Amino acid sequence: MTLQAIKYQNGDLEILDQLLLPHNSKYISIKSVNDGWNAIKTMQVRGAPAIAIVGCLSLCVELKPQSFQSKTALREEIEAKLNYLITSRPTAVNMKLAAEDLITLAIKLETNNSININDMKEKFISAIEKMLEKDIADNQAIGDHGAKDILRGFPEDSKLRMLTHCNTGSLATAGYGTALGVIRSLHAANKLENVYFTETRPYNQGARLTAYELIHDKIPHTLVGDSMVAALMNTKSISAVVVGADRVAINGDTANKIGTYQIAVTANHHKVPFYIAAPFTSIDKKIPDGTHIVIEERPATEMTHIGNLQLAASGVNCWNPAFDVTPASLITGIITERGVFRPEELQNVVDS
Ligand SMILES: CSC[C@@H](O)[C@@H](O)C(=O)COP(=O)(O)O
Repeated sequence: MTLQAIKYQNGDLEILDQLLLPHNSKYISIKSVNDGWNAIKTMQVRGAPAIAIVGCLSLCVELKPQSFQSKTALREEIEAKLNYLITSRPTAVNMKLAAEDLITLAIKLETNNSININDMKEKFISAIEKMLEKDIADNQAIGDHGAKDILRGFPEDSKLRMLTHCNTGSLATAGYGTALGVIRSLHAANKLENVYFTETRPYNQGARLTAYELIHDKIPHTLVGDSMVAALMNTKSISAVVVGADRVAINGDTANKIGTYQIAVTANHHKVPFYIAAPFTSIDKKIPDGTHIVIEERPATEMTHIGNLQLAASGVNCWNPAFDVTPASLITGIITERGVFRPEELQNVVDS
């Protein structure tokens, strides 16, 4: 069984506090939209799909016990709270797209005269509750499509040596994971020799979170420093790289955890296939290319400190962008729940 980072049942929401991992596995209660917003902002929950799911579920938690005077009052509350949740972190698009879809749904329910206020609330809440199951099913499909596509480039009896970055597993999604889902599928098919994964400085999602998941699932693995990727590719014959995404532009340019771009450049130099694994909820069809993606900058203390321990000299100036954009030209394929596409195929797929 994979880890369950988000527990939700009938209006009760708990998340595994990712700030305390890997040393302390503690669930915290999310009792309101404010709690949801804070958990996302402080990265108690992180990873593009998990941000959207926890944000939207925090709205369910808040709406459940409330009664509203009118359908319009309910729709206004929904709209205000979703627009607030979007402000928590700017780069991942999943929360924004979920908010847009849910606001459209709320307007439809409000204007449908055959639906009363209680039905409106129930139908709205149930649409959010379905996100959990859908995300797990999408991730399993991503894992299977990705494993198949990557294996196609190798002789049948091959076992692969994969590289991944950041954390894209059960802790970043409703379960199973995107890029880590592909690794899980390769492992389940007995086609994985080893997965190398980066520490992912400065926040160490690799060393803290991916390590925690790989150990939990007994998947063969090796941790490397971010600065070791070129040497790794030069000496260890890496079969392919697979990473996640926070936002994919319609031309295939992809924002993901800082450091992804330099791994893609290095993979290109060593002729190692470089894949993005992401659900359709990470594709922003409104932006033509990656120059339109806002890159979040995080506090300097995330670079100068690890927890309470200061590493850098006091008073040092820092630049701490949380993400970078990998150009489509460096991407071999985008693995989605509907199949694997070349970046230039994305526009047609989204339109179809
Ligand atoms: C399935 S998670 C995909 C991405 O969100 C992931 O690769 C990533 O960049 C996470 O960044 P984070 O800052 O930890 O939220």
